[in-house]
Amino acid sequence: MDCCIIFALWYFVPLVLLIHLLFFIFGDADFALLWASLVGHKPEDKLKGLVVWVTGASSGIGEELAYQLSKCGSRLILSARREEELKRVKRNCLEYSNLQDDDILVLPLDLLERASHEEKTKAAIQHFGHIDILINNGGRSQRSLFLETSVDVYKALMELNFLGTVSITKHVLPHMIQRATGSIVTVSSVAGLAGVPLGTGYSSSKHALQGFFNSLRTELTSYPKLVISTVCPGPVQSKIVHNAFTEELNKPLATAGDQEHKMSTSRCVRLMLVGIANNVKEMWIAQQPFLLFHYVWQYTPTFAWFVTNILAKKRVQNFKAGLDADSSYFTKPKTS
Ligand SMILES: NC(=O)c1ccc[n+]([C@@H]2O[C@H](COP(=O)([O-])OP(=O)(O)OC[C@H]3O[C@@H](n4cnc5c(N)ncnc54)[C@H](O)[C@@H]3O)[C@@H](O)[C@H]2O)c1
Repeated sequence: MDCCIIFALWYFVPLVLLIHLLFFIFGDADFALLWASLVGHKPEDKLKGLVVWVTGASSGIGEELAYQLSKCGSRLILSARREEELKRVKRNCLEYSNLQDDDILVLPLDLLERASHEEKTKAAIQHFGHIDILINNGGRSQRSLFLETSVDVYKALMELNFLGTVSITKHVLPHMIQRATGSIVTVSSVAGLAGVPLGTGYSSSKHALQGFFNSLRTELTSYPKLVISTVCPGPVQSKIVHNAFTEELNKPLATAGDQEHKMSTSRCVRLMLVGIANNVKEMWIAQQPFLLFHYVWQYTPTFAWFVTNILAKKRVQNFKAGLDADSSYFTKPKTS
């Protein structure tokens, strides 16, 4: 017996610590999500045949969600503002999966037009009979310093990222409550966990989403099969920087910069689907140093300011040099 305890102490405990350390240093997701990706349910097994509504499905993460979900055999409702883009995504889904035309509903929707959300929800339910998973993905980012930014931009960010999402959720949730089952997954951001320079309004809207969904989850404890999840990605390849708000409402960003250094969209979405298949409540998905930084932020917020200042200074420097703000944090910015 004593031998077993000594064996456990000498070999098992250090091994567990080593695994944690490796996850910590090399992982691109939080412990729960990485663990689920190693030993949990496979999205292909859990999501097959489910009806999934994806907002913001015309580009970036939403578009990739459509492709990977269709390969898993999920039936899809694709929403964003541009119908033609959604039709293109649908064609690609049909080409690369076994889904039939009727398995994918193109449902154009503007998150800002809240008066239309009830009718859109009814249309989705009418087509498939029910909705299993809502993925609140549509949204826009921001690249501008607070002192230079109009308050209208803050209003627009809250209207789109926060109220647009709350509104769709408000219409879908009663349907899921009636069935006592379903998942509402919301794409927040690491900017919803910690502060981020050049994104005071964006970060506020994502913090608002975190607060909203963490609170909503506590109101739904009598529905154990109703899952509320938030996803917090770090920088991921997409059109997010091209589409970001700047100092003024309709002013486009001068240069979006190279996005190559960011996490691939496919890796981010794969991890999201693993999280959804395993009911992970909060998913952190980011390359280093972002992931480590957010652990530090959660465990020792005061110490985190030391790291925050280094990253923040670099982000503003990159922005002022005309680069994408998230260009390398460890080299000098080059403008030429
Ligand atoms: N890419 C990243 O680095 C990153 C990091 C963290 C979080 N996110 C979040 O991921 C989500 C998807 O962003 P992305 O990176 O794929 O960017 P993206 O710009 O490529 O896609 C955004 C999607 O939202 C849609 N959208 C924008 N305004 C809309 C409106 N008024 N009504 C309906 N749809 C609208 C766009 O049409 C598009 O389909 C966003 O919520 C974003 O905040 C992205």
